[in-house]
Amino acid sequence: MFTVTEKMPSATSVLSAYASFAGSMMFVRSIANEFIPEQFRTYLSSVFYHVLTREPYLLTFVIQEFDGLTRNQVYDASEIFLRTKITPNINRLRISKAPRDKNVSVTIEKGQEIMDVFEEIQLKWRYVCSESEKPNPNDLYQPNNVKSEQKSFELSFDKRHRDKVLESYIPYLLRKSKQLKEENKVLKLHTYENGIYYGGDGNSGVWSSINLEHPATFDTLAMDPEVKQGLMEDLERFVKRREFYKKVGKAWKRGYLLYGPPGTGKSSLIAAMANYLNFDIYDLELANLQSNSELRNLLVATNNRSILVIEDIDCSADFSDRDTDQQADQCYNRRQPETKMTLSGLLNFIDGLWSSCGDERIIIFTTNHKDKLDPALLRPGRMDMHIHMSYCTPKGFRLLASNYLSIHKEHKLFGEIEQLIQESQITPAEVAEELMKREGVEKSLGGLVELLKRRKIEQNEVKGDEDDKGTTNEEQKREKLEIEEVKRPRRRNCRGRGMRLRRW
Ligand SMILES: Nc1ncnc2c1ncn2[C@@H]1O[C@H](COP(=O)(O)OP(=O)(O)OP(=O)(O)O)[C@@H](O)[C@H]1O
Ligand SMILES: [Mg+2]
Repeated sequence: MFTVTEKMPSATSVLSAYASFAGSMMFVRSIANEFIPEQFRTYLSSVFYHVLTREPYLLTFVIQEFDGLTRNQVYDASEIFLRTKITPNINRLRISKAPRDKNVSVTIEKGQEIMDVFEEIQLKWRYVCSESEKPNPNDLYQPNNVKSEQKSFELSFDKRHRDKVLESYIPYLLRKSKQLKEENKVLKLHTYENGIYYGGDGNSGVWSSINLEHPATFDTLAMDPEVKQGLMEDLERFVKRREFYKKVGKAWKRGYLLYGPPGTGKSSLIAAMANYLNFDIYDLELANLQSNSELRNLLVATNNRSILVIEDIDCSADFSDRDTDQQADQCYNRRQPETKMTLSGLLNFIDGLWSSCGDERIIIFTTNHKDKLDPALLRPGRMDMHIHMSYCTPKGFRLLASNYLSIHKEHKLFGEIEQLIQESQITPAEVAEELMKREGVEKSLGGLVELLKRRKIEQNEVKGDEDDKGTTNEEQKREKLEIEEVKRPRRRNCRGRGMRLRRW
């Protein structure tokens, strides 16, 4: 007989067994490192890891709609991105269209899955919607007793690709969705109406917006071809220069001053620039503002990739003749006693912190009288390009004739019209109006010839009067001619919001 007694191994024997196992493992590992390629090693280790831990190979990223109280940008980007990955094998889709959207948007329904491949990595997306007992703190309109929905995307893939998915696929998805968003963007015209406030403290003015559906493009604009080409190149250079602005330590903004008589296409050019760049417009009427702080609140509430427009800068606020801020205050206060907005306030925001808070800002001032502007507004860095919008030229007329009457080559009246256009000053707006007045090419061009002849006589008469009076001041003469010719009242301080919107 013999008995078997089970003995616990001593601590020393366990340690020595472990040491010999660890030694053998190190030996195996060094052999493996030498003879097995790295990719295959990673694969083997993941298999062993899976066998040992019984965990699936898959790693899942959960991308929730909200990150605390703010929206999760990766969620929004994923939603846009996945619209392009919908295949016919998906059975349930959601379709929707907001009033301002261009197209109907199609997205996957809850529980549906989408497959994607990125650099040979297989990725599976799943849209998950779960009901929560707790009300959603982000949904301010939801009554407390209603269950809320928590939406998220789940992105699953082989664990080995974790770094690649994080460092390459997600950034690619963010870039791609930004690009898709740009392509489908509906341009907005943001305006500000005095007295509309949200927040109740009287200090948090916000913009109201409508769709900007202005059809003006660089192709439809009659302006000096070289200036047009130069401006388009300038805009293209500007939007490509993110790194450059960063390198030289300048805020990524550009200022343009458009000047010229009424009806020469300044507002149309702004719309053409917005359409060209796909930028929203913020139309700021300085006369509606009460103070610098109101101006600051408005500017802070503007988005990147936008154009801030201040039209008729010479008459929006009477600080053109100011030497000091104090004078500007006095000048402005004469008209509106409560107003405390100053030119330096405006310039500070444009030069200072506001413009460096955002990216790709364009600021446009327009005026009918460049000579009346404060030189501070014109110095380089504020208004980088000064663009003169002038009276109609023969080339401008050809473009308008092509746009309005579809005459792309020659017409027997072109010679006479071009001669008259050179001899008299007529705005593109007037030519355009004349070409629209009548039915048919002959009548329209005939009407234009008559108008140009009348204009020439009127202008000669005005000139004769001036010569008789012995006026020597060339500037005064030019001003008078402009007023007589255009026969449009100056808009100094006379515009309401309705008028402004109609102009767009
Ligand atoms: N250069 C142009 N090319 C094509 N159309 C033009 C041009 N200038 C004016 N027009 C036509 O005349 C209309 C009025 O022009 P626009 O409002 O752009 O002029 P403006 O220079 O802004 O005038 P204002 O100084 O009075 O604001 C435009 O809607 C457009 O149809
Ligand atoms: Mg205008």
